[in-house]
Amino acid sequence: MCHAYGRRAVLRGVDLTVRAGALVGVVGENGTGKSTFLKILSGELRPQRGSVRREGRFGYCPQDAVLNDALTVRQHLEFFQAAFALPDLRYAEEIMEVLGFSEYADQRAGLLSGGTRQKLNLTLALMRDPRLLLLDEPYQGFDWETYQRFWHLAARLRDAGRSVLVVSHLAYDAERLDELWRLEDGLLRSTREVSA
Ligand SMILES: Nc1ncnc2c1ncn2[C@@H]1O[C@H](COP(=O)(O)OP(=O)(O)OP(=O)(O)O)[C@@H](O)[C@H]1O
Repeated sequence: MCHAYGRRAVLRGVDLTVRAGALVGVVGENGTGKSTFLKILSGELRPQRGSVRREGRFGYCPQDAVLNDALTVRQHLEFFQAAFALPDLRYAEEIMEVLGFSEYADQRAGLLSGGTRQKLNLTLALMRDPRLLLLDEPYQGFDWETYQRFWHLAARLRDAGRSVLVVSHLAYDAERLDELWRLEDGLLRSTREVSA
């Protein structure tokens, strides 16, 4: 796919297939087009050229949290429960437990720390157990323990056959990933592939 903002070409021929049960990373410096790529994959933005084919449900965790500061954590979950027509919040509560912020259930989003806001943002993307997860800088603001819990959760989802695509400007611990791509000059380059 290709995309430009005005005369600025950001994506110049990006092609990626995310297979089931794969944990895939895309790194790139600030402004290289990572968020643009995810917006296109999620359908928020239409590419100027090319197309996206998705199979099954997907969850998208944008870089900026889509939270309403006046609502509590629980009210966010209930809002998304209704939107996704989920029978209960058991899975959401399990994710909150894993990410370690259950005690904030009755706190208003506007009073949460940046890292806790991000945990809620991530929980909202995950709570309907999507087949493909698109995560834009998902661990920004996380402390070290939460960062590790995040990767543990991502690995668990991968092992359950979900696909996880993580975008970041940070070079990851590459061994956590099945594939690592670098977005550079509008193109994706494979840095390595550890499993077929
Ligand atoms: N709506 C827009 N209109 C015009 N230019 C845009 C728009 N959105 C992004 N850009 C530009 O496109 C380029 C890629 O932006 P994008 O946000 O996709 O990069 P990124 O790799 O996610 O950056 P970061 O790591 O800083 O989040 C940047 O130069 C940015 O200024």
